[in-house]
Amino acid sequence: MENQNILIYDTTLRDGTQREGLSLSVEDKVRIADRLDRMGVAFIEGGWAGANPKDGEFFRRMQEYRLSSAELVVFCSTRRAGISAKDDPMLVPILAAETKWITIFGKSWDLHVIEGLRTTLEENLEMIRDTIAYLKSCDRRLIYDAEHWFDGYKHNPNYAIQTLKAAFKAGAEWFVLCDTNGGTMPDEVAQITEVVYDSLRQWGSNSPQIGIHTHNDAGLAVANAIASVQYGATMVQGTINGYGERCGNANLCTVIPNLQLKMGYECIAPAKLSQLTEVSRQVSEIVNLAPDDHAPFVGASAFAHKGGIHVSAVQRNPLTYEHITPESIGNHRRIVISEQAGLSNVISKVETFGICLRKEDPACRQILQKTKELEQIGYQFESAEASFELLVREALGDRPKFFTISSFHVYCTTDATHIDGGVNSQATVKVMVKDEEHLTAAEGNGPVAALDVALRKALISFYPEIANFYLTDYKVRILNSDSGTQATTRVLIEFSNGKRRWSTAGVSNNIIDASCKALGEGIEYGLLSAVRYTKV
Ligand SMILES: CC(=O)SCCNC(=O)CCNC(=O)[C@H](O)C(C)(C)COP(=O)(O)OP(=O)(O)OC[C@H]1O[C@@H](n2cnc3c(N)ncnc32)[C@H](O)[C@@H]1OP(=O)(O)O
Ligand SMILES: CC(=O)C(=O)O
Repeated sequence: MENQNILIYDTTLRDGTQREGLSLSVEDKVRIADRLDRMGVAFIEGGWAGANPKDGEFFRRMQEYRLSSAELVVFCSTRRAGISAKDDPMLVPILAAETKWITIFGKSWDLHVIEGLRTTLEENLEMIRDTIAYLKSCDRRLIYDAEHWFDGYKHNPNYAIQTLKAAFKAGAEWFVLCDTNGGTMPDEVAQITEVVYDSLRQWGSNSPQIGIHTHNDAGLAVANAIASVQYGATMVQGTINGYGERCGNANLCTVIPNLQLKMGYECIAPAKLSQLTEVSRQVSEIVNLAPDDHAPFVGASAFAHKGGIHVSAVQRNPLTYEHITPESIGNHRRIVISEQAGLSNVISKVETFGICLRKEDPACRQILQKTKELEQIGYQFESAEASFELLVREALGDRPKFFTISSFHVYCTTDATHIDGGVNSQATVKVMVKDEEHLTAAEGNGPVAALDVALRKALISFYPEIANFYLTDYKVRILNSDSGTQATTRVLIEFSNGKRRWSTAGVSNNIIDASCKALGEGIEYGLLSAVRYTKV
């Protein structure tokens, strides 16, 4: 297959922010633009200057902040009906953004012209022509986004083609076919892209510059972007993690590796492709949305092997259950431990703890059996890897006894003078540390908080490092809800020491007992890793 460059046009900062629940500060936008530039996308659409103060401010900030290789683009509609482009105040901030490139979207679908714009078909053609010609006369380069291109073409192909021709004649350089409503099928995208390619050739373009902008309302945004590329598009518009209006835009974290690794196109420099997973996660961090663990290519589970049969085969040859090497896009293989595991899972997983086991070792089978027994009563080790490591070390006789919780009591009291509306908790904990028994008591605004404080109080003088461990997540799952308040409960707790995170699980038919088990193991695991890292 011949190598061909596909230009990536990122619209995370514009269409991405049209996703419900996603909002970026100017600082966030600058950080994302900088990261995308370093990964090597060709265009970064920064927003619609003038539509809101933030986008105007972003373009002002970017005038002092030169990108290394990406072209920053400002986005806007065609001028309003009945006013010339040079007199339309909407275009003033667009020019003030001082970008070399401007993307103008115009109407391709007659229905939108008549019902949306409430103007005539001829005036819409004039709006496209006039806007592009005016901005070009101001020394700008133009990308034309043909909004509702595919729907427009299907309803009235003759008129849709006239809108594109108006943009072509006025001097636009790129013609971006938008599946704005996201309902077009890949075969239609392919066939209509081919029609556009032929039309542009007929109008005198030697190498038509077609872009594709797809939405995911039918779950086909990526497939449609790829279909268009196969029939002539050389620019793909999309967003990191597929953020965008309604169901989102074409996910560039899926489009790029498919085009580059499967189809032989070059979208970003091959040496930078391994930044993709990091970019996906950094952007999700900046936009403050949990990353999708099951996202193709870049998700944390994209190369996680759980079934024993899979793990056994992947150990022999990763090609058996992996479509690409995870490292090529900066991801990595993970082995998940659960009741679906076989001995191969155990061997692979304990390797990550620095432990070498063979299938023949009796401890290996013992660990597998114990895992399955505990999962049967409600544990789930795939989300509690620290508890699994403690189980492994127990089986190998290598689990240091930092402390033992001998007993605890938790009380909930109502106290009208208390700041949180009167409900307060107190806990007492009896702990054995270095052959001595210690009894401590503490208060908290909930029973788990009180227990946590009491436990730390008992341990802090022996292990001062626990002051750096803190809870980052606490999840409760009722496992047999038909048993009502007698139900078995699984508690998962995530801890952090600011450098790394670890998770533990506790299961019991008493939620406080389950929490105490998970808390105790979390502190124990933190101490174990502190010892290990100090040794290193
Ligand atoms: C497919 C897309 O994603 S396009 C991008 C969509 N993104 C956004 O809308 C986010 C930014 N938008 C905004 O901040 C505001 O909508 C603004 C500032 C652009 C306009 O705000 P308002 O002037 O209050 O208009 P409002 O949002 O109510 O209506 C849209 C107007 O744009 C007009 N319009 C829509 N598309 C076009 C077009 N391609 N060319 C010219 N005018 C258009 C509509 O006819 C309507 O005009 P009217 O107010 O004269 O009836
Ligand atoms: C331009 C654009 O965002 C769309 O048509 O979806």
